[in-house]
Amino acid sequence: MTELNHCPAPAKLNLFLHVNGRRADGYHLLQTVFQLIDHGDTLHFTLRDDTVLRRVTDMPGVPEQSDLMIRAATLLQAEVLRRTGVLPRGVDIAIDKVLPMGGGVGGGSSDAATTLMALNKLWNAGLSKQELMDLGLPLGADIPFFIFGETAFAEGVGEALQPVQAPDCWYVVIEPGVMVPTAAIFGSEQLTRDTPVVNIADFSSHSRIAGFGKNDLQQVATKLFPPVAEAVEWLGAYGDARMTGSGACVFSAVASEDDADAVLEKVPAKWKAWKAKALQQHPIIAKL
Ligand SMILES: C[C@](O)(CO)[C@H](O)COP(=O)(O)OP(=O)(O)OC[C@H]1O[C@@H](n2ccc(N)nc2=O)[C@H](O)[C@@H]1O
Ligand SMILES: Nc1ncnc2c1ncn2[C@@H]1O[C@H](COP(=O)(O)OP(=O)(O)OP(=O)(O)O)[C@@H](O)[C@H]1O
Repeated sequence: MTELNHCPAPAKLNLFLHVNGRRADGYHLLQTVFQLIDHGDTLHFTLRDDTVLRRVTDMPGVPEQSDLMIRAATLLQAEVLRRTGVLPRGVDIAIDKVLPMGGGVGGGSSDAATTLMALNKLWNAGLSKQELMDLGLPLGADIPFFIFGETAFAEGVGEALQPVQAPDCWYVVIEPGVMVPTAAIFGSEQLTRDTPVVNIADFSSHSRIAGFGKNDLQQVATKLFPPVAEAVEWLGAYGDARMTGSGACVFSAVASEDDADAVLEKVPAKWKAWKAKALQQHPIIAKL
């Protein structure tokens, strides 16, 4: 095998996100449900004759060497060298980028996770799922979840995961058109960090599609970025509208694709908006 094309890197939504505390290193202790959805980037990998790792698609604002796909590939290439004494062949990585950056839908993390899973296969590297998750964590708190590959309840900084059955529904997602820097939201003095720990069984037994818990980052993000507040208010007329991750995207659950289309028709033209179906499993699993 010399290439792996059309590898999906789906988005996630944080159905709720509670900040329960802060560790000594400044990272925050969270409880969240990561919902996989069927909307995302698509990556293509082609082995090279040398050992160079290259991104062959331009991505404005993200230099090649700081791209999470290249950083993930570099980590895995070094790990394979350490284990086998042989440096794996280089790779050209192309990407059809559709996910908004700084959108809270995990785009960069998902791209990195798909890169680790695809190259593990292409290089016959043989790392276990847990080993790939451990390798990815320093690059981004959401990367272990995407490698875990199932809609999940997460604790810790996002790395302690257990599968959870999420509602079988559709989502409408609005991009408010701003990039929210995650570190600024977590660093805010206004952030509350004392939400009591919940029992995930209470989420699982919650029969309605909307409304368990809250997103503790939302209050800070909406104050700093008024377009996020505006999107929450607009979408709130159609259901329980909430921000995902540290923002900026805002989502609401709907029962069917028709219901999603009905809301999308009314979204003001100034915002980009899309629909997505809830997924239980990462779509790359069927491919690898
Ligand atoms: C908030 C979430 O979107 C939930 O899905 C993610 O955990 C954020 O993941 P991410 O964008 O990949 O963020 P990272 O690159 O890991 O971290 C960016 C910054 O956010 C802060 N951060 C992140 C995750 C966490 N549990 N506690 C934090 O305090 C840290 O200041 C960190 O430097
Ligand atoms: N392949 C990539 N795709 C998107 N962003 C990347 C990539 N590589 C590096 N980045 C950097 O990571 C930053 C965060 O991007 P990302 O799309 O992951 O944000 P996000 O959706 O807010 O993530 P999260 O939900 O994990 O907070 C970008 O602003 C960009 O500078």
